[in-house]
Amino acid sequence: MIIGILKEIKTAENRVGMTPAGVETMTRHRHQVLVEQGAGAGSGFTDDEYRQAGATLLATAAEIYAGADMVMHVKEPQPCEYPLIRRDQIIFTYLHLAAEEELTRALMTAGSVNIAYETIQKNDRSLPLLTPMSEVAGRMAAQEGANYLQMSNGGRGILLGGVPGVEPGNVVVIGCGVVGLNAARIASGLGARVYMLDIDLDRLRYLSEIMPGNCYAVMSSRPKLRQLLREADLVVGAVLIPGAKAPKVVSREMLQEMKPGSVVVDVAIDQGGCFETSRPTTHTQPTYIVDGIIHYCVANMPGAVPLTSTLALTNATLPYALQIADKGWKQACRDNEEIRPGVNVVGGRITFKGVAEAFNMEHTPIESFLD
Ligand SMILES: NC(=O)C1=CN([C@@H]2O[C@H](COP(=O)(O)OP(=O)(O)OC[C@H]3O[C@@H](n4cnc5c(N)ncnc54)[C@H](O)[C@@H]3O)[C@@H](O)[C@H]2O)C=CC1
Ligand SMILES: CC(=O)C(=O)O
Ligand SMILES: [Mg+2]
Repeated sequence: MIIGILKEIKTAENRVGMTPAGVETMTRHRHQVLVEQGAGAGSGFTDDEYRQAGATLLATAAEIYAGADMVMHVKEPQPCEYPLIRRDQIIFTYLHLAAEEELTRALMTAGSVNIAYETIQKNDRSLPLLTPMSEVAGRMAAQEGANYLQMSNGGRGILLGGVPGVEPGNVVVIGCGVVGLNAARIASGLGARVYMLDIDLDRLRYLSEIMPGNCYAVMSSRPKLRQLLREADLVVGAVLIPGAKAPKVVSREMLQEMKPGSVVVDVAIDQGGCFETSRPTTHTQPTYIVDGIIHYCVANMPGAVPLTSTLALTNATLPYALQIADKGWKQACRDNEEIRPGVNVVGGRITFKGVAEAFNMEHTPIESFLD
């Protein structure tokens, strides 16, 4: 198969979809890899390293799209790329389609085979290609929150850990899967009092066993959330229903009861966000204020730490990319049921139910393409 690796063009996105080590593995499997010039620069990889690994370097994204059977990105294709996508071409990347109707329609029109990293799912319901970036974003959420709580950055002037004689700040984490656990780990390490809310009792049991004494695992309900938000300094939004639009768990009315100068970090923004007042922001303008509350809603948080994130991401994506390249996407789906839910849109049809439901469009089960 011919695999294309593009330079990311989303604002301040410095990750890359494959490392030179990944290229070497692909070429050992007799695949050809096309890499856009400069694609690895933000992650510390030179064009020469890609060449030495066996890649062919090309000057433009248009040449990559024209030549590749499977295009690998990190973030979703941007509008300038839509016309370049070819019928039956495999697009393998984060897509987050339930939050992106325009992109969904563009991929339907293109007739491509669109496999989303974030909906590949194991039998235990974990999301192996989302997990590493959720680990990064969760840790960053606590860091960014602590930063914006400083008065010089617009916050209320709270040191999350407090000091001897002065109590710590309150952090509320809503949704305690991978992002939530990692945010709680860093915030509690700083010394904050951390409330971890989830609706999965087994998860809460697990968290209360493994987390330190300054973390409290609490069943999420509207009244409980409302009560905790009134006392919160930092709130991290991290709920997920895989592949679907995020539920709005914090209404504007609830936000208005929070203390002015508090910070919300809505990590779930890539699936539409879980605060009524959230809208996507970028690393160049990461925050805005609503009702006195600082909102940080960057949809590609790990893009800010590419030297860590690219390695963590490609450790996870390469084995799946290899299966798709070795077998073709249909056989890879037949042989590995983890890949099947990754397929979101094929031949103009929506094959992931959560995406079809988000836009009230028809759902076609992926199995009908695999007979
Ligand atoms: N902005 C960014 O740069 C990044 C965003 N993300 C996003 O962060 C979000 C969370 O991802 P993960 O932690 O990996 O997901 P996960 O599946 O590990 O955890 C989600 C948790 O939310 C809980 N949940 C679901 N509905 C809930 C509700 N109504 N109230 C309370 N809890 C609820 C689930 O029980 C689960 O424990 C996703 O939208 C993901 O795409 C992930 C990485 C980077
Ligand atoms: C998961 C995701 O959207 C990201 O890493 O940018
Ligand atoms: Mg997006």
